[in-house]
Amino acid sequence: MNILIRNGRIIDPATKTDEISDLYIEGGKVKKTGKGLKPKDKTDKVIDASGCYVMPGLIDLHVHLRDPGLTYKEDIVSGSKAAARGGFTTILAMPNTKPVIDSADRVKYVQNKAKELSPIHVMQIGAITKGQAGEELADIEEMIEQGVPAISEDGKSVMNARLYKNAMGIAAKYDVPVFAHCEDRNIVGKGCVNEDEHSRKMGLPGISNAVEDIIAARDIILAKETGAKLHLCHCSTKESVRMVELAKKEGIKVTGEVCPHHFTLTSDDVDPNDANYKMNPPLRTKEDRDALICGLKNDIMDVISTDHAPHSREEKTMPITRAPFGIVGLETSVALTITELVDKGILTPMQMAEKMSYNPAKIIGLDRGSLEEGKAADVTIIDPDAEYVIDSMTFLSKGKNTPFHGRRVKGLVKATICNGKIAYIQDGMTR
Ligand SMILES: NC(=O)N[C@@H](CC(=O)O)C(=O)O
Ligand SMILES: [Zn+2]
Ligand SMILES: [Zn+2]
Repeated sequence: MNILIRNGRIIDPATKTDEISDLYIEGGKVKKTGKGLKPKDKTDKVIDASGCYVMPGLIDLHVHLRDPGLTYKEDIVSGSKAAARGGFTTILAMPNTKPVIDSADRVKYVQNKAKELSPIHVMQIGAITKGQAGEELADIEEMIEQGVPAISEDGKSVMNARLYKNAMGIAAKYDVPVFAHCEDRNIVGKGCVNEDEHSRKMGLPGISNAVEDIIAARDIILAKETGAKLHLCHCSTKESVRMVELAKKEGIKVTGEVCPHHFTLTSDDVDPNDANYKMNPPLRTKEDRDALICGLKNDIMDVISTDHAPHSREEKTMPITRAPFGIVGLETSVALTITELVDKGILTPMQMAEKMSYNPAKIIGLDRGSLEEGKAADVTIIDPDAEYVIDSMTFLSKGKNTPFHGRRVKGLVKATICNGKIAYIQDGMTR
């Protein structure tokens, strides 16, 4: 099946294209872009993309699919369908599953299941230590051979710097990036929200910026010593942004990631009776949020990822002190990015495509994130002007844990095309 996308605003960071044009997909590849293209065959699907962005398929570097072992929260099928609805054609799954993905066989399990059942590309990240216990290294080389795009201990930091440095050495040797969750276990305590005047007033244990900043600094120093590519996950503090800026100036191979909840909300918004405001790292102060936004605008921060972290209703209706950290993000990320950043003139649509597709592809050395002729046809069509209210009950994800339920937003994914096949489409979009 071939697809003609008509009259869309084609935004392609690879060629610096931003113009109204048509795009023809044939044999799973971008065959041609240009004005006035005609369908070649009666069986061609035609999508009218008038008023829509046509971007390279979005890539989410940070997703929790909970498969294997925690499939009451999410699984590869529900998670990949939610991702397709959110505009993503490639997602990277974190290894903090049950058991932890710390061997080639476990990587293979996800790869095979995804290949069979997912409408989009799913890439599995390998853990850094066995069982994420922080005591001995996982079979990193074997997992790299099996095709992991990155290694990560996400959910925690490898507190033993010697072990971590060894892992970085291996990562550097194979040119595979290390995705860092920065959290000093020794000072985080029982913290569940940002440490500030609100946490004190609410009597809730706080998480200070130092919890993140200390490990971010350590990791940057180790990246410098080992030559490893370091990607800082879910940056939430102003100091993290500053450190990424300084490290880049020094020529250290570091990239920074920001999640929509951290550029949308602050600790002012936290409802202490709703654990959907609890995630790791926590919602920080306005000063921190403004620094993240500024970092995205100035291209210090390279990536917008979701840190999609589904949990069950039972888990998230527990008191905020006991509920698990994390919120879902796959089906709200495009809308929050457009509403909070593009619509307010902070990011251009081109920067949005860079941070949600082109840069993520570059970081993992993936030949995607571009709409150039001849490339694999991973394409996302977004109506930036569609206004609606987020309803978590419509999510395809098993996780409904979001603080954005009921929020009015702009920006709706109309279609997601992966390898030239429709992975998701809104009703009434084709003829
Ligand atoms: N972000 C979260 O709050 N939770 C994540 C773990 C993580 O990303 O650190 C999870 O796995 O639930
Ligand atoms: Zn994390
Ligand atoms: Zn995570």
